Amino acid sequence: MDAKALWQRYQDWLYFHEGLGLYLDISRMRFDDAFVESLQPKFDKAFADMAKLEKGAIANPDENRMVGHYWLRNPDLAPTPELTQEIVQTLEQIEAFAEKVHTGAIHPPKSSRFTDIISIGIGGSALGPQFVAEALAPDFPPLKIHFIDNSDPAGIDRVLSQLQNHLSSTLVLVISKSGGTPEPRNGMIEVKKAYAGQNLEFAKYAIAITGVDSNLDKVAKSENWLARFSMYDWVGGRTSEMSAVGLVPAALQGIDVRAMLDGAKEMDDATRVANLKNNPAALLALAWYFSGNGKGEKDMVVLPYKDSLLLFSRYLQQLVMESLGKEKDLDGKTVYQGIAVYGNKGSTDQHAYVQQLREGVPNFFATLIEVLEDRQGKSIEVDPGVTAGDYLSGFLLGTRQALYENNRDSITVSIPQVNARTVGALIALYERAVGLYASLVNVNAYHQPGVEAGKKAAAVILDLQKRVLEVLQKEQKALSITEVADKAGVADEVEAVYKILRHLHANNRGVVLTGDLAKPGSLTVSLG
Ligand SMILES: O=P(O)(O)OC[C@H]1O[C@](O)(CO)[C@@H](O)[C@@H]1O
Repeated sequence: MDAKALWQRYQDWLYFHEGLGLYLDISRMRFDDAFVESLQPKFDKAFADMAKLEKGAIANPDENRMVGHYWLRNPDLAPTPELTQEIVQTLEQIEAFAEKVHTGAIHPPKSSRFTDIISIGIGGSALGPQFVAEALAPDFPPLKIHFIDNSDPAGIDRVLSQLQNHLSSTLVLVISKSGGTPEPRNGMIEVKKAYAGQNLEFAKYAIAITGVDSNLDKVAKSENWLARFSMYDWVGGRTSEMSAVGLVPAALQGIDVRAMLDGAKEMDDATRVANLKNNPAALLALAWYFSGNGKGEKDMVVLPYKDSLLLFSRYLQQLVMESLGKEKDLDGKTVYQGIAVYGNKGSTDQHAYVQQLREGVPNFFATLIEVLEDRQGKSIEVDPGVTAGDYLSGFLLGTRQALYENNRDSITVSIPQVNARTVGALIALYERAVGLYASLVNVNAYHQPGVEAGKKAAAVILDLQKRVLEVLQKEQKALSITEVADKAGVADEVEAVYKILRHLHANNRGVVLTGDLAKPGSLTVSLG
């Protein structure tokens, strides 16, 4: 396509949201009009599905749940007045709580102010809060947030050691919708122990954000924790940033949560429009479908050219991959759906993997996120008439063009600044695009059966560990790995038994492996 035709295509497909100042450009995705027409019936269905979902239909049939994250930013849309009231009240409670913490009306037992937060959670109970903190927290927030988002002992130690002199003024948020996920549970137990180690009464520092009557909720209630905020069963983990999960940590950090909700609401209004060309989420879904042939054949590489949006790709990874990555479609047919997402930030990645994007295997489409405002305040010139921000902008435009010239497609999303409204809008834009795309490819975007399988498999390994240790205790002599597996009644699991023993050995857990470590089959194991 020549330059003139491309300029025309750019203008034909450019979406602009006036209120948000947000642009979406899908002109560098090479679909044609016939393709768009062919998808129209699928889009008609997707718009109708979405309208039903917003009205409270059971859109997650497996879990028999409504899907209501849209109501969080427009409570009047909730299907009952009780739900509307609950959403409004929770937001007011969150703001009132944050205000009391900021003024010191709520303070730790031994000092006048809380200074820090440890946020314990994983998946949707961490990724949104982490993305938003990185994007929006002020440079000197009223409370500085630290995350424990794994069951990694060294990671937990790192956070606790950084905070060891401030633990007495550190709030602990334990965030888990189910209230039974092992990683946050482990993190909570370790953090609780650290508080006890400094003679601090954990309950006076702890806040639970969880489903009503979950295990975590029961513990928080019985121990009389400082506060409890409820998660609704109609909000999925990966779409929970605008529920208490995201709003409590954001409000505590001094982030304008109302503006974030407003931005999301405004985007929700725009993406409710049942007209492909006037709906930015539908345009995104169209572009994804085109690129991957409706089968996720191409990966989504997300490149925000702004440091503060670094974690957007990680956030999107869960939102997109956990929602769309499904073996079966809604009719039970095996489809192996999904879109792989990765990314980091520009221009940094131009000195890492963009070489492959430009010249290597063409198995992706790029999403470039542009922020029009370079910084607040004036920039100095790094060359005559040129600022660092001009360079960043040049790198984005150059990469877009270089990719296109080599038949690599890209989408560009442009926002005027990174602020609470635009971040809320970006989250809402992608939530809706995922919902619409799921409908196009006929998968349930709101369950995660694959993750459950992984959780169960991990529980089996821990059970195996118990049985292996029982064998060693009973036998009280050196055994080969095969003998341990046989005696534990798990001959088929000999490799897992070996790996469990190797881990226990490496951590001085009373298990000694003797022999040639390069030949696991020759090792003997005993209790040391
Ligand atoms: O908030 P919870 O219940 O601890 O779950 C954490 C995450 O685990 C998952 O269920 C599976 O990864 C996610 O959907 C969820 O965000």
